[in-house]
Amino acid sequence: MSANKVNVDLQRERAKCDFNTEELTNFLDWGVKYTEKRRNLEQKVLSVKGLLDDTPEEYMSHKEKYENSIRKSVLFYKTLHSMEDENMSIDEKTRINFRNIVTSAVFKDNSPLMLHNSMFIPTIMGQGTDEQKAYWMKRAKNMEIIGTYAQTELGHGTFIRGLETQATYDPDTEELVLHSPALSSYKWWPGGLAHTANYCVVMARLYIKGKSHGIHPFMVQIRDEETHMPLPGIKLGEIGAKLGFNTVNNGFLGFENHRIPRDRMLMKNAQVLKDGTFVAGSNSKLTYGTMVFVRVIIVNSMANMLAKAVTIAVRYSAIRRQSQPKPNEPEPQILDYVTQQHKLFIAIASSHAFYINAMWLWEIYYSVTSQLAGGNLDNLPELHALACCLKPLSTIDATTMIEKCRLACGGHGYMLSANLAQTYGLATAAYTYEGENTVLLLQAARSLVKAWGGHVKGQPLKGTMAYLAENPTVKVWDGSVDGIIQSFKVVAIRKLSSVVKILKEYEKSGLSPEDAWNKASVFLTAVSEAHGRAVLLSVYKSETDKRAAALSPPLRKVLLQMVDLYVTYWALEKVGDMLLSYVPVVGKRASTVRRQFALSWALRLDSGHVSPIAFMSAAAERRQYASITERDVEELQRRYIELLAAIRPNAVGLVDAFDFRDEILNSALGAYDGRAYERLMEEAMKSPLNAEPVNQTFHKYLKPFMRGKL
Ligand SMILES: CCC/C=C/C(=O)SCCNC(=O)CCNC(=O)[C@H](O)C(C)(C)COP(=O)([O-])OP(=O)([O-])OC[C@H]1O[C@@H](n2cnc3c(N)ncnc32)[C@H](O)[C@@H]1OP(=O)([O-])[O-]
Ligand SMILES: Cc1cc2nc3c(=O)[nH]c(=O)nc-3n(C[C@H](O)[C@H](O)[C@H](O)COP(=O)(O)OP(=O)(O)OC[C@H]3O[C@@H](n4cnc5c(N)ncnc54)[C@H](O)[C@@H]3O)c2cc1C
Repeated sequence: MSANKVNVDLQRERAKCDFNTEELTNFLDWGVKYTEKRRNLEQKVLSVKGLLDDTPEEYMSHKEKYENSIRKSVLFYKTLHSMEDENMSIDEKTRINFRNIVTSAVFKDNSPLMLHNSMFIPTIMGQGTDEQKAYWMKRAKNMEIIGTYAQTELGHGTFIRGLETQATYDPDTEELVLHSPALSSYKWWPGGLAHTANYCVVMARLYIKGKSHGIHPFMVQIRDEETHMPLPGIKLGEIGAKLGFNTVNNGFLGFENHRIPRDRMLMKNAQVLKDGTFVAGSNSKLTYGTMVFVRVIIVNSMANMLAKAVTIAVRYSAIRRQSQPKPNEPEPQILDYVTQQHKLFIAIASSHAFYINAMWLWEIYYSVTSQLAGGNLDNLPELHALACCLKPLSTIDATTMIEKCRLACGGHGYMLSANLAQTYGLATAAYTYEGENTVLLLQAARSLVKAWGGHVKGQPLKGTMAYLAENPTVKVWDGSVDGIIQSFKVVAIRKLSSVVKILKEYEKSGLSPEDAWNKASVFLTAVSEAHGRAVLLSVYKSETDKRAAALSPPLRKVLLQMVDLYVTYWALEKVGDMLLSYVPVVGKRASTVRRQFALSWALRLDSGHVSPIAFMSAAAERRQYASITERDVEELQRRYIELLAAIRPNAVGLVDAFDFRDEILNSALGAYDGRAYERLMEEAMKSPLNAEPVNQTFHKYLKPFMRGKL
């Protein structure tokens, strides 16, 4: 890109940046080697003719969008396959793919083949015997067959044990009979299921001799390999238009006594022998393995989506000028408004935090799956609990912040050509899929409450839950990054011990454990959030510290500023929790004080109005009991504003370092050269309505209407 074509404001921003953006790119990619591999892959894919749309997807009909995305998917996957290195380990491949979002250049939405790679293949790998893997992987990897993962039904998504699709073993023919007994048992949602896949892994309830043996995965051919017609006994279709994912070809599937051979059950964990004997696996939850894998990957995917959105919003904010706060001076760049910095810089920091947490979580995942392969299941519950915390928190934050990025671009952010609305559509889907967020937070709470129960009985706490055994007594608030992270841990301990108490009280009052759980569930999700926040913050800080030592001083400084910003932002967001966490909870009097104190703060912060009595009494007691004061909060606020100011000169450099090519951003507002207005106009001219000066509806309707003849 020649420098003179770049918007002058962006040129100035880039000149101001005081660290090496390439060094940050390498840091985010986990090494120069991975930056090179990623760029190489992008270059190869983007040089394929016909992969990028001339007509924007939004002007196509539903059917055209699908057909176009299939055409592109074929070109896309052919290119990817030509680059595959068979000798690479899964770990290596995943690392390379962590920051590879070249698909965004090809599909503003997503590919109908995405489930083939993201869930079909991982399920064969995780649930198949060696023999099954050898057979199916060869076909799946070469894409001789195209598959998807069919679990959710019309009636049940969350409650897997409630799935109704039946797989009944017939020992006479050594076949399994798949059947959908009711409309609610129809599979509903799987990507690519409607018209794309010819095979799928179906999660169904196994019956042998009238007895249910739980939910298991079955490899089912759904379409003829030659004609692509649905096989007899198989009803297939598309579920219709959605908020996003409109090119993903999500489908429905029903069975009418459809027979498959016995060996189509994926039998790594549990087996059905020829005579109908059922052999259970070591843990029935191993069947849920693909979901754990995808939840882990989602954290990284949220980092990418957020990085994409904030790159668009920061570049646009650097070229957009609006208002005139000082007479006779030029209109400022909107990026100079501190409120704008407040909207955007946290998105950069959050993206860093998610990349770092995602890689950390991936390493745990990789290590636990190796242990599982050796029959050691000890660390599976911890991995499950972690994924159930970090998947929801990363999707909640990314969704909120992507929407903020869109709003930060004013009216132009609302244009589809900005590509922020579609990015939001993709991110918010992850709030629901792969385990609805509330449901996952409650799963994590289940693990936390269980761990607490063990701890109270003297059992040691392991891994990321080990800190729960620490004594949460008041420490003096020092406002340091480590001090704040520590207080987040104290918050989690307090919330956990409190909810356990509440659960006991509810049960004592006569509620069943299930009803007590439901009644306490708002607090339970708050416990998981508190634990998840403590993990996100401390991993972000400790991993950055660890890796920053090898970096140049300017980059190290910027990265630590981002950590500081992230920690300070969350301390302010959760200031009520911070106050609560620093008041001792011993004795009746103290808990009264704690309530008054929290109340007085809540009143001050939420409405600006303070009940004088509550506040005075709390203030008097505060000296005695609390370590965080009004002044500490003001300090935090000032520090936060100073951090925004310190980060401001590097803002464009920080988003440039995400290293997204223009094709990948796919946005009129976010391109490297900052020619947003020209691009908005170019994109507007692609509207089919602009192809003719007068639309036929004028003569047909408007004119007669205006002349009173209609
Ligand atoms: C690209 C987009 C594609 C999208 C695709 C999709 O969405 S695909 C569709 C995606 N769909 C979804 O994601 C559906 C979301 N729903 C679910 O995942 C499950 O139904 C559930 C986890 C909510 C409950 O399951 P349940 O009622 O069977 O279980 P329970 O609550 O009775 O707990 C029993 C014990 O099991 C433990 N345990 C549970 N899971 C795991 C695990 N994975 N690993 C290890 N352990 C696990 C749990 O901790 C507990 O342990 P404890 O305390 O006894 O020691
Ligand atoms: C874009 C997209 C793609 C998808 N792709 C696939 C796919 O490829 N394959 C596939 O099999 N599935 C897929 N799904 C389905 C997805 O996994 C489910 O929608 C998801 O697991 C949520 O389940 P549900 O729809 O049954 O929600 P529900 O469980 O009905 O949730 C509705 C509400 O009830 C609440 N709720 C439910 N249970 C509880 C509880 N125990 N405690 C408290 N609150 C509760 C939830 O919090 C939520 O607020 C996809 C979904 C989407 C949106």
